This record gives sequence, structure tokens and C-alpha cells, in this order.
Amino acid sequence: MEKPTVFGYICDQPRALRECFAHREQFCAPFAEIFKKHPIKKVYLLGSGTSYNASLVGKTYFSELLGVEVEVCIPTVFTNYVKVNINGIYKKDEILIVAISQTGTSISTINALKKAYEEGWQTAVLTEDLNSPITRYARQIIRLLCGEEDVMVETKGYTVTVLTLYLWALETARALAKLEKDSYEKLLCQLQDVLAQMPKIVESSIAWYEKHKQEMLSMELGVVAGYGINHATAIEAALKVGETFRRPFQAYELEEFMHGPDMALNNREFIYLICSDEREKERMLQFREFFLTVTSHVFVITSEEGPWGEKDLLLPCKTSKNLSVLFYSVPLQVLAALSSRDSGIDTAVYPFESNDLAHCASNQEEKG
Ligand SMILES: O=P(O)(O)OC[C@H]1O[C@](O)(CO)[C@@H](O)[C@@H]1O
Repeated sequence: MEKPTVFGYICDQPRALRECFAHREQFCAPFAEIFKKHPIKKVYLLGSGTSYNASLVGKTYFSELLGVEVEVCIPTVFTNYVKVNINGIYKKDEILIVAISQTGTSISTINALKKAYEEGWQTAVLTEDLNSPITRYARQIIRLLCGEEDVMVETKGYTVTVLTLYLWALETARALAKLEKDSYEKLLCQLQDVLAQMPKIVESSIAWYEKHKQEMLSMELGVVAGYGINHATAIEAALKVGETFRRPFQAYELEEFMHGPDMALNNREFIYLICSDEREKERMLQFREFFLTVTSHVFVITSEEGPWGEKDLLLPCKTSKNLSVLFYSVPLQVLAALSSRDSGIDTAVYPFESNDLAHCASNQEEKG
């Protein structure tokens, strides 16, 4: 079998997402069951790295479709500093704590879920490995249907997690009759359309990278900015480029970028902008004009009409703001995977001699 690569997994995403959708009953039914048995009003989402970034997206899905309060916590912060239900407004069975860990071996997420479990809260875990250490601390163990991703870097795991969170919110909202049948069916059709368009998104992202490859490979430092739900897409892109291409690459919420980080701009900086269909779009156009006076390395990723230049990627399809996360994640994943491949970086090899300090072995007790 060929050696697995990050790029290979990115190209496998359209299939993986379709498969996940086809088997949604498997993970939606147990999740909806929690809400049927308990009057959940507040959900904590815990995850590190990519799983944290997917949780940021999930927060919007849960809030909008399920009408519950959501708090996304960095696991170590949750373990050491968060007092669950601090103001005492919820009853014990109104709170659900969900941990997300694709491998089930992130020490931070295991410790956070362990605290939740030992304090007696309702706990659930979403993980690809049902025998992983994290499963010891969940009352409900739910499988993440992304398949193996044997390269340390999570890409299809990210989009499948995002899809899972969307389907959890959608199916649970329907099961609790919080969503009318017509609206539910409309959202389901919209989602099916997104899944059908994913191959085109992958193709156009690859073509965009190939066209600008020489310039993209010369990047020494860069930023990526987004807004609304796609602020999380920017954060995930920065993580991906950092762990693959291994260049300093920071994420910002667009407006926040103009509150100081803009002062450090110079003509060597690469700026990637996610221009989605939200209120901030006009501000993005205004900022883009300014960025182009400082550096020529400005790349917009969008499905929107606009004054785009030859460096910008106009995606061939458009969808709702909530589902646009699945589209906008791909070009930046492709940028990360192909720029690392073309500069000879083996993403499966940790660049330092030290052991992986973030994860424990899949059959090991996590360290405190
Ligand atoms: O989802 P998991 O398995 O907990 O991993 C989370 C994070 O850990 C890493 O593997 C390394 O820190 C990241 O690539 C990933 O985002």
C-alpha cells in the first residue's frame, strides 16, 4: 500500500464526508438520546488543536439549531481553572460535557474529560478509536467516522468532525421537534449539495495552488484572517500550515488584525483572506485595498462576487454561511499539504528529537 500522505487524505475528503453522511444514524442516534433523556441546556465542548477548532464551529451549530448555551474550552484551562456551572443556574442533568479527540490520546483532553467524569456530569466523547484511553471517562462513547489518518496531521478528521457536529445539531433539533420538518429537509438538501460539490472544491484548490506555487513556496511568514464562523477556519488553517509547511503563520479575526498586528506588516508578509458572505464582507474589501498597498502577496479565498485579481481563488460553488466552513477549509489545507510536500518536508516526522508530549500511547495511562 502506498505511503499515506496529508494530501492523499485531503483528496479522500469528498468520499469520507459522503460516507459519514450515509452512516449518520450511527452517531446521531446516541447523541440525540442524551437530549431525549436529559433536558440539556448547556454544552461544554473540549478539544485540543484541530478538535478545538472544530468545536468553535460546532458552537454556532449547537447555538443556532439546538438553542443551547455552548462554551468551548481549551482542555487544560477547563481542567485547571473552569468551575462547571459556576453561577449555579443549571441543574445537574441540564449540563453535557463533550470531549472531541480523533485519536483519543490527547493528554489535555483526557484529563479534562476525567475531571468532568469524576465530578459526575453527563459526559460524551467523539473519537475515531473506540479503545483509546479517553473512552474510560465518557458515559457515552461515539465513533468519529473519518477512518484512519496515519500522518499526525488531521485534515479529513477536521471536516468530518465539523460535519458530525452539524449533523448532531440538525438531527437532535429534529428529534426534539425544535426544527420543523420542512426546514429540516431544506437543510438536509443543502448539505447534500455541499457534499456533492466537494470534489470540485478540491480540484479548484489544487489548480489555484499549482498556479501560484512558486510564490507560495517563497513565503517566510504569513497571516490568515476570517470572520464570523470562518474565523475558526482561519485558526485551523494557521495550525495546518504551521504543522506542515512549518513557517510562522498566524490567524486573526479580520477586524482584530487592524488593532496592532497590522503595524508589523511589510512587503514580505503573505496575507490570506477568507471572504465569506457575512456582515464583515465590506470591511474585508476595504482592508484588502490597504493590504495591497503594503504587500503584493495577498490571496483571497471566496465564493463571492468581488473585484478579484489573478491571485484570488473564486470557488466554483456557494452555500450557506454555516456550511461554507467545509468549502473554505479545503484551499488552505491544500496550501499546507502541497507546500510542505514541494519543499521536501515529511509531515509524518516530528521535527525534534523529543517524544510527542501532547499525546499518550493509545494503550497507555495518561500522565497527570
Ligand atoms: O484530535 P486529537 O487526536 O485529540 O488531536 C488533537 C491535536 O493533536 C495533534 O495531533 C498534535 O498536537 C494535532 O495535529 C491535533 O490537532
